[in-house]
Amino acid sequence: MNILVINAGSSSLKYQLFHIENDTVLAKGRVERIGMETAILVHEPKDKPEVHEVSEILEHTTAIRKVLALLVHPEHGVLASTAEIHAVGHRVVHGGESFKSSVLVNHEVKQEIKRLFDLAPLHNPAHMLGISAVEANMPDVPQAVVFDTAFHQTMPAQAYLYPVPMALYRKHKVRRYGFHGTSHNYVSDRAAAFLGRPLEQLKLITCHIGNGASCAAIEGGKSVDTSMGMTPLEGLMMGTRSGDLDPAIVPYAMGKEDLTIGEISSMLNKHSGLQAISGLSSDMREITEAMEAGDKNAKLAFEMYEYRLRKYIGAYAAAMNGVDAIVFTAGVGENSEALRKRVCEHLTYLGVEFDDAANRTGRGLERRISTVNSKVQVLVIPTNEEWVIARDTYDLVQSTTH
Ligand SMILES: Nc1ncnc2c1ncn2[C@@H]1O[C@H](COP(=O)(O)OP(=O)(O)O)[C@@H](O)[C@H]1O
Ligand SMILES: CC(=O)OP(=O)(O)O
Ligand SMILES: [Mg+2]
Repeated sequence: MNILVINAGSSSLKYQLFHIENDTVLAKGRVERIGMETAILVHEPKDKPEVHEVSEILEHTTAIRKVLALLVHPEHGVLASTAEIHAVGHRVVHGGESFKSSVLVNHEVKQEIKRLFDLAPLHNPAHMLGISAVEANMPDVPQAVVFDTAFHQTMPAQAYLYPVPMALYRKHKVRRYGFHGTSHNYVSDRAAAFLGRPLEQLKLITCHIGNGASCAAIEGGKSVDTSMGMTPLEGLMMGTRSGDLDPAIVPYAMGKEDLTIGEISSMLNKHSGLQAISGLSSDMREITEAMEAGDKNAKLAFEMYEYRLRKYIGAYAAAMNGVDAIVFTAGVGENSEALRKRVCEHLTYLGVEFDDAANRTGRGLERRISTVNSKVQVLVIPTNEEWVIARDTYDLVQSTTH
């Protein structure tokens, strides 16, 4: 079975086409700057040269149409026709309390994703565009949705409730949901396999540090706490998101700077984090390079980012009364030697024995960056959200046809 996995963002669309039985990726790619005259499409078919295209792509339906055309292209394609795409799986960031696992798309599911627009304004509207674009181009193909929030639905009330009037929860579902669940779930499974220990017996802290970033406390394979909250804004400092701050700053800044709700929300989501402190970039690669070249603001941004991450690791060790392993994943977690080194050098109190040489080798592989005898093991596990989405989609489609 061939399954197309789509992660639709507001101005981007990433895709991977899996052949499930052979466990292979037939093609993958991304469309960036959707909505502009100079949208960029990068298509990487298996065993064939990459395709780069710059053209006008004004909305997601066109982006999907272009992707489908490339997948069946005589020269760059990997399929004879789109009829060979048997199902499509989508990443959906917010599933609220309604979705505890992945589901096939139907009218009710789409209505519920739309009801959640308010809670994930950067993400859910884009996912709906992706789902509608597939419907428009391939009306008969089954679609599944895999939620970032689903894995965290095991959190106990002490972790998911905020200490505010309960009416906000009862009436408006104000609570912690948590995100990146597909990734936290996947890397915790892989960590148990790597350590050769049953997941049920492990206390893990997984750090998904990408453009968006979150930590999770995972006990016996279940999420018991996570740093993102009602929306993907809470918790760690991120590329452009502030993460935790005193909530009183919001009305204070709105008053002083005469900001609307939309403007303050945009400030905290799109103009904060690494970008705001460095005044340079939201990209950890650029921050690290500038810091090494002596840029003081980049150094401060890096130090704040690391300090806030380290505090969450301490909090989750306390939350679980111990930790067996800490896992780094996603763009920054998998690639930033400097960040991992600085975090681990401040975890000696937990019994972490950092292996500096191991930290500098094995990029792209699952690996240990603590010593083998370290009381708390530290691992780097490349995440693979797309693979999990493809598997879930496969299982759902199989269950309806058998
Ligand atoms: N070699 C590297 N060193 C440091 N950071 C890196 C490196 N490669 C990628 N990154 C960081 O990874 C981030 C993207 O992570 P990713 O998980 O792909 O994010 P997302 O899926 O949220 O778009 C980039 O913003 C960049 O800062
Ligand atoms: C939920 C979230 O923050 O996702 P991303 O990291 O893809 O922005
Ligand atoms: Mg990501």
